[in-house]
Amino acid sequence: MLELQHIGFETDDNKEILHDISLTVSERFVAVTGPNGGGKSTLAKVIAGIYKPTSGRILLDGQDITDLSITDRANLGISYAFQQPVRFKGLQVKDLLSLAAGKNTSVTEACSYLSEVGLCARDYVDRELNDSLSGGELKRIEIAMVLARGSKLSVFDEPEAGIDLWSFQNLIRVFENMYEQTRGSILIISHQERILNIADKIVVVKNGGIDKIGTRDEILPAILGSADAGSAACSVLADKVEGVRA
Ligand SMILES: Nc1ncnc2c1ncn2[C@@H]1O[C@H](COP(=O)(O)OP(=O)(O)OP(=O)(O)O)[C@@H](O)[C@H]1O
Repeated sequence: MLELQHIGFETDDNKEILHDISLTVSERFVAVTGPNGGGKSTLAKVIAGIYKPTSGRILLDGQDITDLSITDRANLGISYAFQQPVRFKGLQVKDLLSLAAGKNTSVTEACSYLSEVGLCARDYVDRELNDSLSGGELKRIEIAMVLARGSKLSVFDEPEAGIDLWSFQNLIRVFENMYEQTRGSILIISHQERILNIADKIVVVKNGGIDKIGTRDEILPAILGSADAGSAACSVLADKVEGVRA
């Protein structure tokens, strides 16, 4: 279980981004949503160890990991997929999957991870992770990387970006399979109603703090019925779906 206790984060020039965030992540799927600029990505980076909180403590299964680096946290079982996927020049997709898995992944295994995220595997295993890959392809490769890692806690920042509407249901299936294989919690930052719909717990982050937290049944009706930017984003996506169907 991950536990955040009164987490605050300020930038080097003392701009407060997060304040007094306390929450636990022990469920299957925890969704973090809320308006743009509310602090969701910053929170994910604090959990992954990319940013060090300026106040509060982070515990993983009771162990204080507040001062641990991103590598140490990864070794303890925290995986993080960036909102903007990272390109690693010179590295091939199968190398990245081997690195993530911590062992030499066979081409068959690499292909199965890539197929899970809807990529025609044989076309991608030998591709270099450079600018020739589209943002959507990179995003899927990154999800495959987290799959290969199989962690205690997997954190995804807006995984729906770059995933077309046709494959959206597959993405949700990927998360469900991931849970079946790892039994580790999956924390997903998303504006997408269909992702919020599979969440056991929903956290609404707004103005750097927790605005609402509770079960899906407690929170979803409130955010879908409200006029804040988080639900506005859901509506925008709903309109796009309607546009495609029309
Ligand atoms: N390193 C930084 N220096 C200064 N400001 C920052 C830094 N990182 C984030 N911010 C600011 O903190 C606020 C929260 O940013 P964050 O990316 O966490 O929001 P978000 O909820 O993930 O937004 P979105 O939904 O648009 O991705 C924003 O106003 C952002 O500009």
